[in-house]
Amino acid sequence: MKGITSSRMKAIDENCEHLGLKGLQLMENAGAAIAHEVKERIQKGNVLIVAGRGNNGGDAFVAARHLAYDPAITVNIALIGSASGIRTQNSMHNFTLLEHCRIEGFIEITDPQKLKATGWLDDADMIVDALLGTGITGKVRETEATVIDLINDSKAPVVAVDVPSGFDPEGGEFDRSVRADVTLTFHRMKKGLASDHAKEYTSEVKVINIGVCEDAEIYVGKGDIAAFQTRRRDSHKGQHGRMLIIGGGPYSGAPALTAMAALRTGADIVTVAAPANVADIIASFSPNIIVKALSSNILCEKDIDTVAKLIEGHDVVVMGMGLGRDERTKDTVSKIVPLCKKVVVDADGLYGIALPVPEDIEMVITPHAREFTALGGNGKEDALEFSKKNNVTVLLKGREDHISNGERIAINHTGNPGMTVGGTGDVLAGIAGALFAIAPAMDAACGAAYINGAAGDLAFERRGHGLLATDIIDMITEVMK
Ligand SMILES: NC(=O)C1=CN([C@@H]2O[C@H](COP(=O)(O)OP(=O)(O)OC[C@H]3O[C@@H](n4cnc5c(N)ncnc54)[C@H](O)[C@@H]3O)[C@@H](O)[C@H]2O)[C@H](O)CC1
Ligand SMILES: [K+]
Repeated sequence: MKGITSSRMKAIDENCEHLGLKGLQLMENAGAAIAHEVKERIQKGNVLIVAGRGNNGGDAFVAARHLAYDPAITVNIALIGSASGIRTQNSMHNFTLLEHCRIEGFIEITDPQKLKATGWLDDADMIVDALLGTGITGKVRETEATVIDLINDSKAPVVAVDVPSGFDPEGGEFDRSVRADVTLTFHRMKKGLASDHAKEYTSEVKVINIGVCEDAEIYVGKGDIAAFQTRRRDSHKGQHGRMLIIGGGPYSGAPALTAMAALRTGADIVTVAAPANVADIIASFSPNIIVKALSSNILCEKDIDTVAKLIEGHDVVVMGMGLGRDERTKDTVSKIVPLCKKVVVDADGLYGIALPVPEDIEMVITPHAREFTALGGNGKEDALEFSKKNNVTVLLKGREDHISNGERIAINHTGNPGMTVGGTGDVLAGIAGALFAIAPAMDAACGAAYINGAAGDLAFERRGHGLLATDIIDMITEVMK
């Protein structure tokens, strides 16, 4: 079973919040499931809860409340650091409730030896490991590291909350982890827990339904762009994406719209490679765009070496807008695709690609219904199958956009009829390229559909059916705030 990433889980959580399903409700279900598992394994005895200061700990505070109510169970709680350092509202809420419960003992672990001195690790009939879950970043810091060793040295069976503490939920390198007897992971299998080296730490993994509503997963929401909204302070030039746009020829406006949309979405560098006859026109639209003139008045074979060199210096290629459908151009597009690592293909470019896409290329295509049919697609219901068969992420534009990478389908319902005006597809492709430079194809396609539509909705509020593609570009930063 393929697992999901922590950022995907975070997006689902945020989408739940926007739908009115509170994190506290999900935490209550998570904690109740932990308590149920403990009671299944030991009908009576001492339970030691080892909690961190994030929501992983919060889940365990809920479990403590449920378990403490059972006269056959004695609950001791060891919190890393101090209660005042509890990081999240939901966790603090559930911690505070413990004052009204029959909790046998509580210590704040500033020094791990204090935990050892309590004797709780030796007397425990069950340990609940709630130090770290999907919020872990980097190497396990001290205190947590020693506490993980103490848990592993104990004889007591261990229930891991969501992820064994210290284990990388993404499946990457980690320096130490709790060895659990069972791992209760919430809502969906996590990517890292599905890897074969996980078994040694997770033992049996149970995927626990915590009541997430389906729309939080199917519909693209604000949660799906959260990852794009925060920028690290220590960012440096180019870190947020270098994009090469290959467009223009019969048309000049389209690649310029794509370029401006990409810059507004946060791309650091945007270069447009355009046929000589429109290069200066495109450059005249904005000093923010770097323009490289190609050889003729349409994209053709002679341009391939120049384009190949440009591709080297960029993270993502966005190709198609304004190219026209001359046979020589279509042939050149098909020869450029194999030179790309990450490529978004839109509009006229779609008539030059060969499917399926080679395994070593990550491609996003952004067809509307007619273009999708021309590619062999069979309506929005076919998006999942089509993506899987052709190794491509499809953003199928429509009244509702259907997005799929062959593993899942997402539906975006931002946007409005005012967006049928020319150029909105060029804007969408620019947003998709900017996100694709820094995120996986599916996250980029979903985020782009949402941002483009939401920016279009803001533009509609101001301009009604008179909205222009440039109005949408002007609203992108508003949506991403
Ligand atoms: N829908 C769901 O899946 C739900 C999941 N829940 C639980 O929430 C956690 C994720 O919570 P979060 O607050 O994001 O992070 P954590 O509690 O996992 O960890 C943050 C905590 O740990 C400290 N920390 C981070 N990295 C390190 C490190 N390398 N060394 C030491 N300490 C570290 C950080 O400072 C914080 O204090 C998820 O796993 C689920 O258990 C929800 O409760 C229910 C819905
Ligand atoms: K844990």
